[in-house]
Amino acid sequence: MSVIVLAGTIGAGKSSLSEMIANELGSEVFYEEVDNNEILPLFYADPNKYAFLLQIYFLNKRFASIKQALAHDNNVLDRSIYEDSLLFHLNADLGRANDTEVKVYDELLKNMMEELPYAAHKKHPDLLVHIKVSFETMLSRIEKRGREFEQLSYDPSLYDYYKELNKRYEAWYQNYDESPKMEIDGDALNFVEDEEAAKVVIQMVKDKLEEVRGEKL
Ligand SMILES: Nc1ncnc2c1ncn2[C@@H]1O[C@H](COP(=O)(O)OP(=O)(O)O)[C@@H](O)[C@H]1O
Ligand SMILES: Nc1nc2c(ncn2[C@H]2C[C@H](O)[C@@H](COP(=O)(O)O)O2)c(=O)[nH]1
Repeated sequence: MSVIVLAGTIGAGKSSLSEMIANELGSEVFYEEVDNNEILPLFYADPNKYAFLLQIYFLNKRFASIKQALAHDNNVLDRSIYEDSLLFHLNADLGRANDTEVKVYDELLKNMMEELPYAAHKKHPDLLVHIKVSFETMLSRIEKRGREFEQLSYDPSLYDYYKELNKRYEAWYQNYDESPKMEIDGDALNFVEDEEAAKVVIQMVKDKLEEVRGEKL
């Protein structure tokens, strides 16, 4: 079974583009657990206390989503498991997880990666689509979406957190080599509000999928 994963910083447009791709391919999106996530607001209120727990929560949910997504062709995951480590290590570097928590998490992730359902027949998704946005765009999209606990007005120190996260995504994408990948310019292509831009982006994704699969969709 084949699966497409979206990647990108907070507010990059992953959920929006996931939905568009799934609509086009007649498949289903497996969203990140956000609205029913009881740990996420706790994390934003007290990151030092909840960074590790949140990470375990996301890892568990993401693993379940991957298994479900693999039930049918062309399903879409709205964040990859490969980004979990990036987010956790940023938090650890900010002193929100201790060395033991980092060690336990890294070992658990490694173990779980070995058990990923992808591994049964191939070890990676068909395609990873990274949406790259500038820091300014990231901030404006987070504001536009309006989740209270993600706003700078809720916690001004989020400014530095978001800035560093956006910066680390650059290197993360360059080094990512688990599957075929492609990048969408989320600053230039307003695929949410501009129908023409949406068509362009969908075509880019379809072309890349055809290239990596060696067959017409
Ligand atoms: N390319 C885009 N152009 C304009 N608005 C966008 C674009 N991508 C996302 N948005 C808007 O930004 C906000 C965050 O998008 P979302 O898809 O939830 O991002 P993510 O899932 O990456 O966190 C939403 O309000 C969405 O409508
Ligand atoms: N500390 C972590 N936070 C995470 C992780 N995965 C998601 N998140 C947060 C970031 C956003 O506030 C929210 C949803 O993310 P979107 O990018 O979809 O808006 O959840 C993680 O692994 N660690």
